[in-house]
Amino acid sequence: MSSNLSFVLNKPGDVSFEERPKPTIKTPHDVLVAINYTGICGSDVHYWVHGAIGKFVVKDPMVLGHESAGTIVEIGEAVTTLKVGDRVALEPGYPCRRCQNCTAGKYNLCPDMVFAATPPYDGTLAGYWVAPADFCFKLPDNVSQQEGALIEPLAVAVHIVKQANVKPGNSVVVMGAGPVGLLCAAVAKAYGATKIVSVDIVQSKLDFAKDFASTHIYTSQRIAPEENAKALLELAGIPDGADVVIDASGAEPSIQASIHAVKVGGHYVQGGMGKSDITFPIMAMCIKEMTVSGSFRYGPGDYSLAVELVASGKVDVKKLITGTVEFKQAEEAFKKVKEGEAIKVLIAGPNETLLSAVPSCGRPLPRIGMEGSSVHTWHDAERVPVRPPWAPEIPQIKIREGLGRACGERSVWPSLGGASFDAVPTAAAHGGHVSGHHAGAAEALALLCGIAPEQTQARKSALG
Ligand SMILES: NC(=O)c1ccc[n+]([C@@H]2O[C@H](COP(=O)([O-])OP(=O)(O)OC[C@H]3O[C@@H](n4cnc5c(N)ncnc54)[C@H](O)[C@@H]3O)[C@@H](O)[C@H]2O)c1
Ligand SMILES: OC[C@H](O)C(O)[C@@H](O)CO
Repeated sequence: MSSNLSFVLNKPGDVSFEERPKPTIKTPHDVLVAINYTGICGSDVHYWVHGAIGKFVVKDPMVLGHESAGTIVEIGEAVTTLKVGDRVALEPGYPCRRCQNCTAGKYNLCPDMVFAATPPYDGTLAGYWVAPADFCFKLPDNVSQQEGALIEPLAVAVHIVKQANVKPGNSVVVMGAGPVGLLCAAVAKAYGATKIVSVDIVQSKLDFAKDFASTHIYTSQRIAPEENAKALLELAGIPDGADVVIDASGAEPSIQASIHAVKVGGHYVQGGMGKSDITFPIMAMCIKEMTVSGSFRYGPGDYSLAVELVASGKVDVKKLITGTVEFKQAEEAFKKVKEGEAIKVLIAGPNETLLSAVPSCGRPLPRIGMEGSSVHTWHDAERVPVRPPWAPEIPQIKIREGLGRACGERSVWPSLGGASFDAVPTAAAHGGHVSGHHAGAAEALALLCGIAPEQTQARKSALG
């Protein structure tokens, strides 16, 4: 039986798990999605700790979460673009589509926006979610559901970088190396920026940024903002200023340094959200005739571009995933994020079972089968066309050249397990089966379990 267990914020610091009624499709254009993975965003943590962000106050119990990917389990009768079994990233805010902002192509600024986990609206940390089909973005075969959950913050970064009008060869300074800042750096790189400077006050975040997308890192000092700006520009070899500066910290000193770091005629984008009112260096802004833009969530084309950036390998969002926890560990995961111990933590489920839980899940283990370049989950004797919601997912694995004769270099998606293909022998050890459904498939699977080519045949039969 599938569950609509939901992670509910009752009041600041007080959360509970609640079995809520399974939602139903409301219009012929809606789809019902089984939630597979949800990332924890700073705003979820903020609601959990403070119960409010600006004018949005949690007055009634609210389901948290808005960074989700899932599997379509039902479609409305007018839906033609998606089918049951499609894996999708969920855009979590639904505008009215009729107001001036919506019709002007700025639906993210719709005053009647219904946004997940922004009070009074429930979020996606539940078993199921109903969404308009055009706000569900199909994940290509080489993009996992875990990566799918990162499409939301990536879309935030895409929107910010579009606002900044980044061009090939530009220098870009990004203040803040949290998930949004890191993703802004990666998107700026994809847009052709050649110098990308990440700035933060936490050295470990900067070390990560340097390995991720940034060409330079600068640790902000407790000195005047002009001095920080000068030092970071000198470090990056752009003493006249950066073409683009993005704030993804929301911190007042960082915003002030940002304005001093923009070159004459350059562009500044405010992505970070902190105090509503701060002291802002208007003189520097005037005399450099810079363009200053705000950026809020994401709009037309941002989600599709985010999916494309991941699918094409231009932004490797997997690197940001610190770990994945079971649904029942959601509160512990929130604590980890609050304490700054993680970049991005994903919550599985609640209809998702991680590898560690497989032996005790009480259900028969699925078989894994491969056809063509895709992998399907089989359950008992019946082929299930999609991974059932309770079967966990494995990240993408490339079959090395020559391993899977029929599969060649193509990517495959194993459908059982947790973090790696270790799931295959684990499944076998617990009575699961692995079988190839065309030449090369079983060999490829066996070899991916770490079995030498000459032992493949024997091991293949041992696996069933
Ligand atoms: N505009 C939008 O639509 C939108 C959407 C999502 C998030 N946000 C905002 O973007 C910001 C970043 O989000 P996140 O999830 O990465 O948050 P985060 O808290 O993980 O990252 C913020 C980073 O800024 C750093 N920082 C703090 N003070 C600094 C300073 N003085 N100089 C340089 N760096 C400093 C922190 O150490 C941290 O690494 C937040 O303010 C968030 O509210 C905006
Ligand atoms: O990424 C989107 C942001 O986190 C949301 O706008 C948040 O502020 C919701 O309340």
